[in-house]
Amino acid sequence: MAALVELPSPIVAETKISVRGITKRFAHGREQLTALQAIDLEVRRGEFLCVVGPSGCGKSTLLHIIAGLEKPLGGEVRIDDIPTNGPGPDRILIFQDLGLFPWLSVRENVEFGLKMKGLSRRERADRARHFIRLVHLSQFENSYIHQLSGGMRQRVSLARALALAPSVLLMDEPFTALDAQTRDLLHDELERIWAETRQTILFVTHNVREAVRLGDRVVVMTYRPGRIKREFGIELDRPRALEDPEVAAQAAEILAELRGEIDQAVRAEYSHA
Ligand SMILES: Nc1ncnc2c1ncn2[C@@H]1O[C@H](COP(=O)(O)OP(=O)(O)OP(=O)(O)O)[C@@H](O)[C@H]1O
Repeated sequence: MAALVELPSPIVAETKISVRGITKRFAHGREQLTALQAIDLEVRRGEFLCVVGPSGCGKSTLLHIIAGLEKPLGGEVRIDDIPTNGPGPDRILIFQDLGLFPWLSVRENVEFGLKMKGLSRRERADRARHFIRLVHLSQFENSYIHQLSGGMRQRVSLARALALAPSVLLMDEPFTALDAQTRDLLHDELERIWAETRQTILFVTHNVREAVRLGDRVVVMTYRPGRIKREFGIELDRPRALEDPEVAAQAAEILAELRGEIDQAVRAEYSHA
């Protein structure tokens, strides 16, 4: 494993997220759709927590609420016991469609948020270089986004988020669109960076094996309204691989719990077709 370069400034990690009684409704025609119902969830300091659930159960909505991008109807989110009120630099959301700027180079994309934060030109350059190295893209720092593969873009997105030194990373199916080798590589890199920074990670995925590969704990959500159905502590030694028999066995147990919820989601889709 490559030796880590020294961080330019320590990341303030080991942050606790407390979600209490979160309920969220959306207008759906003339009706109200309850997306989340009384969600209680604690993400421990420096924990890697994965959330799985059927499509439409409110996983993204939950991340958006924690990120401060959506307001809940009821309940609250606390970061280190302090109630949140909107977005903050302590929490960064990384999602599948990345939001990278195609007209900027890799380095400029990573520097962008740092400029917004008011860092000097020199500090921005040092910090961007550091995080671009961390995701192994130094040779591409002057390339434009369209010149990169999907996996490389995902790494730029990761470097951009990490450069802002959030204590909480909220990841919404970040690796879903990638080929298997690139995804495996990013699992390894994310785990390595997490071990180093001790950032608290909340990771949403459809892929139960991916959840077991990465998580300290996996939480299963119910189909609409989204509630926490069950949680599984993952005690397997790290690093793990998706193809490990122990990972497969644990994933099968979780999938059995999830199956009924997926069936409900599929039935609901067909009944509205
Ligand atoms: N802005 C919105 N306006 C209206 N309804 C919404 C809005 N955002 C989400 N919803 C609804 O809330 C429910 C939960 O959506 P959400 O995207 O959080 O689910 P999800 O579990 O992340 O789904 P997927 O796994 O398919 O991405 C869905 O029924 C969705 O249609």
